[in-house]
Amino acid sequence: MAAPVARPGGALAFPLSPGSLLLSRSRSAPELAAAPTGTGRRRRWLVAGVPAVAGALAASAQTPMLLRDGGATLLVTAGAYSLVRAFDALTERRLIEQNLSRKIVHVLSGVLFMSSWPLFSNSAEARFFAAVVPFLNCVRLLTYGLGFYSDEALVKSVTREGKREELLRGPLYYVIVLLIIVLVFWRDSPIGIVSLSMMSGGDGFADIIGRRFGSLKLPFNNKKSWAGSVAMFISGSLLSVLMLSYFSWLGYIHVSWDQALGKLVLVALAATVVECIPVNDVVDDNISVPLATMLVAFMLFGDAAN
Ligand SMILES: Nc1ccn([C@@H]2O[C@H](COP(=O)(O)OP(=O)(O)OP(=O)(O)O)[C@@H](O)[C@H]2O)c(=O)n1
Ligand SMILES: C/C(=C\CO)CCC[C@H](C)CCC[C@H](C)CCCC(C)C
Repeated sequence: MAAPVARPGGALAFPLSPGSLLLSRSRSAPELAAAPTGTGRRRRWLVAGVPAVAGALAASAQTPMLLRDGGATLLVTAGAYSLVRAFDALTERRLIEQNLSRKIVHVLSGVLFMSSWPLFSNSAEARFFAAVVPFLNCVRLLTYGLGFYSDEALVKSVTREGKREELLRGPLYYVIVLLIIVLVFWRDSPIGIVSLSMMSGGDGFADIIGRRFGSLKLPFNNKKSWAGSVAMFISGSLLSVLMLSYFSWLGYIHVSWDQALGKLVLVALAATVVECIPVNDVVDDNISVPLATMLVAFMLFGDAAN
């Protein structure tokens, strides 16, 4: 059998040599019974034993990673649940108005979810563990949105008018986008990081600032304001820089800032324009903003932030 080889994240891979292929071929019972006694028994041990030992070794090398990914999944799932509960408690006590609560949950869900990615191991399966969190939230929104069960706290913290059907629009699109980004881009590509930053931070702050200071409306959309769009551009760009620095500092991506900054400004500009053009009734911001960001980021960055 070939020696085990260390893979990124500590997993052990056992390369197949021609010999190991021959050994792992399973033989039928009559074949084994017909084998000469001494050698037959030894070969039988080899046939059954070697792959079993190899499997056990590989499994034991992966156990800490499984524990780490499983633990991280539980922790982040609990975090997501607590975030919604905490903002429900704040709205309930009238410490914060419902719409502000919804937008803070919108901003924090994306930012905290991205920030939690380094908790997961370097194994190839880690992204699937991380994807469990938005997936569970997707199931949760569908369950309550379709009225199978009721969860007033969830409805109050993430909807605009307090109607359960609203869970099936903005919040559901939002968690589906998180799910797709984590599965497709994960923490190895600037595209996912920038798209999430624009959707969570940028779009969130456009509303928070626009509603409060947005008296001067845009000439082509009287529902949106200059203040909201400027806030989206600045907060989306700043959050993108912050998150790219975080992932590059942790060694997941490499960023050449001299070139990346100019491209980031263009990506943020494209996302801001898409957010403020009057297409809201046709396509939700939680779909149009990340899609536009992904497209422009892909054209400018390719698959690396340089
Ligand atoms: N560029 C922007 C974006 C938003 N707003 C303000 O934020 C409010 C909500 O904007 P938006 O989130 O786009 O509205 P909806 O799509 O209706 O709500 P949501 O996507 O949050 O469900 C707008 O009415 C406006 O007061 C703004 O002034 N300028
Ligand atoms: C209000 C929202 C969108 C409307 O524009 C956001 C809805 C958020 C979800 C209901 C909760 C999503 C949780 C994330 C999948 C994970 C967050 C983890 C973190 C550690 C808090």
